[in-house]
Amino acid sequence: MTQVALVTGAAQGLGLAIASRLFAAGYAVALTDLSLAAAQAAADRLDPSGERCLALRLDVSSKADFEAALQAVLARFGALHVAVNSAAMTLTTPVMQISPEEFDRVLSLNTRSIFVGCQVFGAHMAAAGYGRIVNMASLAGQNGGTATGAHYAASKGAIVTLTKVFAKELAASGVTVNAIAPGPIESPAVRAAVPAERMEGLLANIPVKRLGDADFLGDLVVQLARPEAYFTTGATWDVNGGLYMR
Ligand SMILES: NC(=O)c1ccc[n+]([C@@H]2O[C@H](COP(=O)([O-])OP(=O)(O)OC[C@H]3O[C@@H](n4cnc5c(N)ncnc54)[C@H](O)[C@@H]3O)[C@@H](O)[C@H]2O)c1
Ligand SMILES: CC(C)C1=CC=C(C(=O)O)[C@@H](O)[C@H]1O
Repeated sequence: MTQVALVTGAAQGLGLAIASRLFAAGYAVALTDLSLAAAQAAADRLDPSGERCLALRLDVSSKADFEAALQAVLARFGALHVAVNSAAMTLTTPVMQISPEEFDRVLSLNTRSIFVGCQVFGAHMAAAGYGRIVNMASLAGQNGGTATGAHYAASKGAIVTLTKVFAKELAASGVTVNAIAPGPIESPAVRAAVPAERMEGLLANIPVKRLGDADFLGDLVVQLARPEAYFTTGATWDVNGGLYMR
């Protein structure tokens, strides 16, 4: 049976790279994003035949959208084995200038969405007796962030904790839950956040002196999604060029 994966925030950036590597590994993939048109364009590029890709609108701030997306995937592909919670917003407001409203907005989008995604997909996978969930955290959640805002860093730190909680809850049901904590990855978001004149300074600060590779993150997801990966759960996988060594 074809393995089936769903990725949130899959229209661009790391979510798209992850969806692409899952597709290359043979998965049927639901590419979901806030904009159906953007998700559809990405799905069309990946799989012009439309046989193994499905584009869906999934606003991760809506539990109803998660539930509807799950049902759409089951209707189309008959199963859901892998869910990747990648969508997030990255804000860089200095900590003393963040309003309570902006703080709530970032926590709600970045963290509550992971909580809801793990609940909705986790419940289905637990009932099916098998599943793999991967949550996108960040180096910022481990070291407090530098270029990114305090709300972003806090939202990503909470994802590491939520990943452990859901991993414990779902372990006996055959469902693993892991997180990936990237440092700066070659991506549109980093290029937008770091002007060319500041890139040299960023690279000088990274021990390996390079940005990370989004396709590698996709390949890491493919590995964590394998049935043989049953013994890693509740873990946070660091991919940060040595920026955070524990
Ligand atoms: N790029 C990096 O270097 C880096 C580093 C560490 C962690 N991350 C994490 O990786 C993930 C992807 O980052 P990226 O750099 O590709 O970001 P990005 O901004 O390029 O892509 C984010 C995607 O999420 C979508 N999205 C935004 N709000 C949404 C919503 N409410 N519902 C559904 N989709 C929504 C966007 O439309 C977009 O397609 C994020 O969780 C980010 O925090 C990225
Ligand atoms: C601002 C840029 C260098 C950057 C750093 C760290 C990230 C993270 O999530 O840890 C990125 O999202 C990214 O934009």
